[in-house]
Amino acid sequence: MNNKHAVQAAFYIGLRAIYISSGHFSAFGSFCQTPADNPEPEDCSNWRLKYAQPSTQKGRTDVNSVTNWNAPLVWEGTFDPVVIDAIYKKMDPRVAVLLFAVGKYTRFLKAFLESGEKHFLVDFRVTYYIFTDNEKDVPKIELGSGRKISVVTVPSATRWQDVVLGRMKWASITIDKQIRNEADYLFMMDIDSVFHNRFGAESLSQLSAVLHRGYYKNTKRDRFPYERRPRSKAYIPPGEGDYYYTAAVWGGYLEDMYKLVKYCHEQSEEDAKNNIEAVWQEESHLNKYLLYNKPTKVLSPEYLWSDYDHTPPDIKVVRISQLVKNYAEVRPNGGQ
Ligand SMILES: CC(=O)N[C@H]1[C@@H](OP(=O)(O)OP(=O)(O)OC[C@H]2O[C@@H](n3ccc(=O)[nH]c3=O)[C@H](O)[C@@H]2O)O[C@H](CO)[C@H](O)[C@@H]1O
Ligand SMILES: [Mn+2]
Repeated sequence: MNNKHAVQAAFYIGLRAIYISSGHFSAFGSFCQTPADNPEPEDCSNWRLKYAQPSTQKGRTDVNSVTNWNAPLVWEGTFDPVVIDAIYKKMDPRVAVLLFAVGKYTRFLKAFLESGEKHFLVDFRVTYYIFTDNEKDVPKIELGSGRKISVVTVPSATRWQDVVLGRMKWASITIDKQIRNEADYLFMMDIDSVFHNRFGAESLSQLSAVLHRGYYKNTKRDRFPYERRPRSKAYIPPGEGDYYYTAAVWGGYLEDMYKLVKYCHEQSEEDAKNNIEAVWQEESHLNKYLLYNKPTKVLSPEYLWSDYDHTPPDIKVVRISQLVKNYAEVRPNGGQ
């Protein structure tokens, strides 16, 4: 190694040390190390300068990046996007995204899918399962290679509550019938949203849940909008709770998601028998499950923000945002 190379190597190792000591991804030696990958040290530093995002190099101290059960809490600046995609890409997982577009909600499909193609698990194998009562309104979208749309017909509904809860029923049935043989990971997502930035492999785990943007910062657990009536299966007593999770984006291994989706369906059926509906429908059951079965990864509200709200300084990147919509106009029975 000549002097120039020695200086460059030292520079590179210094960069890595700063990066690692700032509490980020710590698989030292996992990339840019083997002679086969990068015979010359200067290739490594160039590689980092070319692909690393500024915020991943600076690190973050303003947010918690681990839960108190030691699961990652994912924020921009707490992972290296290139490294994490490369790790998951080796497994080349098949990812199913289950979307419901019943009644007037088919209007949201185009923007969701087009933006998903730009930002959602780009270069991974993704199938969008679109559950709809109106197949002819499913738009034709140009998809990347390895990506598909599969349409599933479901009945129309007269109450929006029946659509949101019905998602649990139709998802369970369709996983049994079809999806189990076609996917390794599964996401459930609301359709009334648009991707704005990368949503990559850092979101994948056995069970990943997203912090609801409304309650992640200053809300004490007793103020979370959990179901508080003991008659409901979704009941969570005061004094309990970690976070309040949104039901608009959640995902994980196919079988873990199947279990959870089925649980939400069965619990809501029990409630219906007892003439009660949980305050936030399947979201309430989801929160109950996740309190006693902790998610293996928690995603920050970057993974579902909302056009209704300004972004505070800790939200450096909005990955998906919920659209502003006229609830009364778009829902079959109106109202919030
Ligand atoms: C951001 C957030 O926390 N979202 C949750 C919140 O929803 P939202 O107020 O965002 O509910 P929403 O109107 O988006 O309904 C949820 C989803 O159900 C589907 N849909 C709904 C009605 C309909 O007529 N047709 C149709 O297809 C569609 O995919 C929609 O995105 O509360 C709901 C239950 O109350 C769900 O827990 C949502 O996940
Ligand atoms: Mn929604």
